[in-house]
Amino acid sequence: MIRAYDVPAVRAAEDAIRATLPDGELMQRAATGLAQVAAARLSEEGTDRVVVLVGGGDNGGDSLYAAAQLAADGIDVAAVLVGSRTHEQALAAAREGGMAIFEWRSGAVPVEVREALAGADLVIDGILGIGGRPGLPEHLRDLPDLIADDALVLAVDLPSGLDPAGEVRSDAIFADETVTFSLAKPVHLMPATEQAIGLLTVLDIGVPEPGTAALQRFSHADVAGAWPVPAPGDDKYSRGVLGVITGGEHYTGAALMSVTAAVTAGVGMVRYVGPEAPSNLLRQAVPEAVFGTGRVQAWLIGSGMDLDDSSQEQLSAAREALASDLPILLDAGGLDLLEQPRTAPTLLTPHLGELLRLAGRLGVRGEDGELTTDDVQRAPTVVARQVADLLQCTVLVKGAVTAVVPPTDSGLPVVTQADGPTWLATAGSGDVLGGVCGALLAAGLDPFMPAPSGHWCTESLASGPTPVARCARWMSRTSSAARSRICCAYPAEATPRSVRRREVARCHTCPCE
Ligand SMILES: NC(=O)C1=CN([C@@H]2O[C@H](COP(=O)(O)OP(=O)(O)OC[C@H]3O[C@@H](n4cnc5c(N)ncnc54)[C@H](OP(=O)(O)O)[C@@H]3O)[C@@H](O)[C@H]2O)[C@@H](O)CC1
Ligand SMILES: Nc1ncnc2c1ncn2[C@@H]1O[C@H](COP(=O)(O)OP(=O)(O)O)[C@@H](O)[C@H]1O
Repeated sequence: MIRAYDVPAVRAAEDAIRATLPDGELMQRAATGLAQVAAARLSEEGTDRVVVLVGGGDNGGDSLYAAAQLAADGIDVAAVLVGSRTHEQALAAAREGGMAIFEWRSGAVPVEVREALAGADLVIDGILGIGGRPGLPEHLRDLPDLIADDALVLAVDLPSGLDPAGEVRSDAIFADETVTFSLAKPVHLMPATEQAIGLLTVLDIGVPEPGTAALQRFSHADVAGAWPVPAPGDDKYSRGVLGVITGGEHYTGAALMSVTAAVTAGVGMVRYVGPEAPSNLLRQAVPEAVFGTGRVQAWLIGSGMDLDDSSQEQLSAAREALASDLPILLDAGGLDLLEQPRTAPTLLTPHLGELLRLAGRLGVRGEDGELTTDDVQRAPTVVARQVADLLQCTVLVKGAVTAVVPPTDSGLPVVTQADGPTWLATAGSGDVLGGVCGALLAAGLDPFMPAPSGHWCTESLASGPTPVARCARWMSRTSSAARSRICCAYPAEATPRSVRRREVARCHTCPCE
């Protein structure tokens, strides 16, 4: 399990350990680790011109001390002071190191800074850390364009401009690598910010983990450990029966994909409720499925369902399910059926468009009044949290980084997963996700577990331009040991450079290394 801690918890943990150490020791540890990573990257790339961007807080202090260490090792370093103030002792150390020091504290970029940035092989971003507010300081708005395309950007703690809480998307520097200290923070793993992180390197400077994590990410070992495995005494009913109300005369494929995924994910049995066309196809493709309502342990409702076009049988079965005390997963059209909180576990799986529709219907407001696409894209987890609170359910927001957001009063952390390649951006992969999560709900997994587990499996398995449904089928034939290795087996040669770096980032923190 990867855990991230919010800023107050990080500060409290740092304060507690700092009180036991000599003055400045923690910053020295951070700076030394940072300098070591920078030196390693320089030698890997065979380059040596470094520009260090130095902000006014401790993040700038870390960077300036690291710059002094690099200069002492004979590396060509220039420091650019961009904050309204500068860490005094670190500045003295930098001056002693004899490096070029430029000031760009406000206004237009000085010529010498522009030239230094254009010629840098490595840029260390030490402008803002966990004390930063979202967005770059006014005079640095154009800074990202001044950094050479082929320079390696190493962010200190977090890329400057990002929201440390990871809730809101903002103008920021995009890093190739982020070096953080002892504890991961939400910014490193949240949908609004993870894209700018690059490879995440966690340097241990001796700050112990606080008790409560704000965010978690499941590894393959967590998923393998939680996955329900049939025991000798099990039968199809004890393994869990999933009622599936998906697809329709028009979207027959959604029915096929959700049922196929549930069956191949290991559900005890599927009862499918739907009209003739998808039922006939299912009879051919999934002979083990049974048809019509009956006793089930959980329901999957809505993938490929258009409420205006749904059969009466589907609608009344869905309404009866909603009124029951059984766990339910609502996807796509099914999201429109939920009017009020249920007492039983309820998992919603909207993509961003569906989240906008759902939250708008519930009266969630945007930054300037009515909720817009921009609000949802800018702060997906903030919107999802409001929906989760209003409907007392868990909201899984789909995307390149998927977030599972529980209601606030549950006290549970947010879970985010980013286990799949971008090939998953294809019609039908959400239907497969619904089927896999539905199977886990029916198996009686803790209501919060199916979302990240199902997501992990669906995304990890669809590691190429293969039809996703086939991937789900493949999963059932793959032993759990082999499944565990899949997360590192992405087709790197088919993936763009920036994405490849992100794949490395995932494996970096993955226990299979
Ligand atoms: N604590 C520890 O023991 C350790 C901490 N460590 C390091 O310290 C970092 C945290 O340091 P920090 O608290 O000084 O915050 P940091 O982000 O450097 O500066 C924030 C300052 O910038 C300003 N400002 C903010 N947003 C702005 C904006 N958008 N645009 C313009 N200005 C903005 C704001 O000033 P204000 O405007 O509020 O006056 C604020 O004062 C942490 O990330 C890690 O790298 C390590 O050494 C290990 C030990
Ligand atoms: N760029 C992306 N990178 C990785 N995964 C993605 C990306 N875009 C979408 N996905 C994943 O693909 C699935 C798409 O679901 P959805 O949009 O509901 O598709 P559909 O409704 O066609 O089944 C989700 O699991 C989502 O997390």
